Amino acid sequence: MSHEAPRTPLPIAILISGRGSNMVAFIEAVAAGQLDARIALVLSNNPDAAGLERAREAGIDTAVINHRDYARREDFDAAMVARLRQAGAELVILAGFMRILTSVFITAFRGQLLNIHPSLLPKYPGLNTHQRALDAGDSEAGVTVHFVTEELDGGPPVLQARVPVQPGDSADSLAARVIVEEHKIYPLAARWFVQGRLTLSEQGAFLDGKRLPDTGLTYQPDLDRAAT
Ligand SMILES: Nc1nc2c(c(=O)[nH]1)N[C@@H](CN(C=O)c1ccc(C(=O)N[C@@H](CCC(=O)O)C(=O)O)cc1)CN2
Ligand SMILES: NCC(=O)N[C@@H]1O[C@H](COP(=O)([O-])[O-])[C@@H](O)[C@H]1O
Repeated sequence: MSHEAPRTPLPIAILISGRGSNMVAFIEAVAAGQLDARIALVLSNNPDAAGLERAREAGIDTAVINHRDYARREDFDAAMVARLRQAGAELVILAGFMRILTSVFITAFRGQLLNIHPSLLPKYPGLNTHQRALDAGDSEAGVTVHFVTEELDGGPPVLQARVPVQPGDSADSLAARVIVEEHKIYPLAARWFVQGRLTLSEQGAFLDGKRLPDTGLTYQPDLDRAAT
């Protein structure tokens, strides 16, 4: 008879600013038993974020902290940190969260803070990434999951997925292809963190004690089995 104590799912918080499809991918991964976590809170800076209603429909606690209510970014960040501490979040997932965070937030959650960015970093940090890739004539685009640091979209990459740019692509058609890959790689990277296998140090991002490549691992369908 096993006397192992039942594992307590890691409490995580998801920050959104919009529709929340990556948040839904996390809800589905938890429900499918693919992510041993509990979504303790969905937090948005945007009271009109469509993802808030999707979270509520799933029975998940939600909160809105509107950045427009704060004169200073640091005060906005401190309010979010306090709410996340109240929720007991041990991993913070930025999922289409559209505010640049200050060191107030980064310091509070360093090494426990991931983001998904719709480009093959280090290419195209910032906004409007797919149009920039198209304007540059790139043959492929993609998405990166990375640890979050003070440097905007400059934190150590964990995992990337690549998609081909097709003739006639618009930013919207490219985004529609990339988002499918986002929903695969973000819960997978979070799974590695929840398993205690993914860590951040001053030397970079590590998986199973091995330093990840500067652009992270490249997603392949069998990657999870290969990496486990
Ligand atoms: N310190 C950091 N903060 C954030 C990071 C990060 O890596 N370090 N990642 C971003 C997510 N992101 C891209 O992946 C991103 C989000 C927002 C912006 C931005 O320019 N925001 C503007 C407002 C834009 C708007 O409201 O539409 C701003 O904050 O003034 C750039 C990149 C999350 N934060
Ligand atoms: N700079 C951050 C950024 O642009 N993130 C991007 O916002 C979208 C959010 O979609 P979602 O709300 O459906 O998850 C995603 O494509 C994500 O990569």
